Amino acid sequence: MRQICGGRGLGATIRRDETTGEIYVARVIHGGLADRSGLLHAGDRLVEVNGHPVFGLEPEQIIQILAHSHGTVMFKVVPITNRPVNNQTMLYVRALVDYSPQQDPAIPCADAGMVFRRGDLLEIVDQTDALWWQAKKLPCSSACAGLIPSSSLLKRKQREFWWSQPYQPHTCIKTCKVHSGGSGLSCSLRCPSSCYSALANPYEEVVRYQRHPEDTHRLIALLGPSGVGVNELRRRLIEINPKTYQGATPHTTRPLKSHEEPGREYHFINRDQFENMAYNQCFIEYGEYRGHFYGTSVEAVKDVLTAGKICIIDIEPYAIDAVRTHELRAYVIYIKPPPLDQMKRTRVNSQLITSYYTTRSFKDEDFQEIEEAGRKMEQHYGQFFDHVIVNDGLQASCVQLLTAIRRAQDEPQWVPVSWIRPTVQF
Ligand SMILES: Nc1ncnc2c1ncn2[C@@H]1O[C@H](COP(=O)(O)OP(=O)(O)OP(=O)(O)O)[C@@H](O)[C@H]1O
Repeated sequence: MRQICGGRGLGATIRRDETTGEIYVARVIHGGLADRSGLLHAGDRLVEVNGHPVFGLEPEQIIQILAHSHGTVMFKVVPITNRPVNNQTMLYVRALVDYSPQQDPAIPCADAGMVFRRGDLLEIVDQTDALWWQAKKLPCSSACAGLIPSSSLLKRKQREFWWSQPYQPHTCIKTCKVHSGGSGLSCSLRCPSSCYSALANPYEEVVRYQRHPEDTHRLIALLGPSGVGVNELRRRLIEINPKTYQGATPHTTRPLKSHEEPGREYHFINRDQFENMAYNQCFIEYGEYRGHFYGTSVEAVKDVLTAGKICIIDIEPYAIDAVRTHELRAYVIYIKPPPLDQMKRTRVNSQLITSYYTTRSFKDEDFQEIEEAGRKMEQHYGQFFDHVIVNDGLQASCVQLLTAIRRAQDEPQWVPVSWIRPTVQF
């Protein structure tokens, strides 16, 4: 079967049955001209267009007839007898991949297709066709829907693409930072499962969620390229209002120092206990530094939340999966570097903390590294950012952060449906 379309103009696609030569309306685009007229329906058999019999014509010939029509276009159709009832419930999804109909030779009609980018919110208005859905982008800017590949079709495309790529041994050495009172430690970590998550699900089903005032606060997870100012912003926020904001106390296997108190700077545990916790997936992220383990546990975050405070942590991107859960419902804020020249201007008097606990002025290479790391982070994880703050001036960034956190707690947000109905399969 071949399909053609009247594109955005007509708002319908037609197909030719290759065995009989009959022409049928394949689909009517929601909100398009044909849909609004209420006169054409998917499955109707097309007999004439502007007096031209269409039986046996090539689809392209019908397009030509339409293209040369001016003013009113007359269709003679035999209506479908049993029109399917659209009793599908509304479906909202977050796109986890990019899609461009112009680059997809398989789409029945590129003009009727809809471009989307990772992170876009889509309202699926029609899933009658198992392969091609109709969707609108949120917030709805257009009354007319566009064609997008269904979840199963996109998965198939991803699998085909993946197999067509040359084999590359995949090692993911990530660095993480475990912060306590402003100190940063680097360590290497295991490979994140999220590497392949986009391959598994191109769309994430979402629902509108409004935190009930009596519910615990949402966890705020900050992330950004090393050196952009994630820790500085987190520290300042807690300093401004320690009664409202608090970090999660990390666990460590290193010995207690004389000025420290168990449970204040760290929860001090032995290696066996740490390994046991790691084995039981108690940590959001963890790693090793100079022979000792450090990690932030889910329980440490929950302790802050159940005490009625807003827990604010900084995470490495690989830990996004561990905080975007039914249990923690994290609001993920990406701290983005400003353009290079602006970054240089604002950091003239700032000190970079190196992995050896020394400080030094920023160099040109540091700014380039931050920019590059930020670009990669957005490219790989941008679809999971609930909010983005460009850390230009520190004061302005702090204000933006406070506003974003207030919104996360008080205003409705789109969240994964699994947070609300944990057993739902999509
Ligand atoms: N907007 C800004 N303007 C000027 N200086 C800033 C700004 N944001 C952060 N800084 C400074 O940049 C330095 C690095 O910031 P910070 O330690 O918070 O980075 P980070 O993102 O947490 O990196 P890392 O993860 O490597 O610790 C600090 O000295 C901080 O005061």
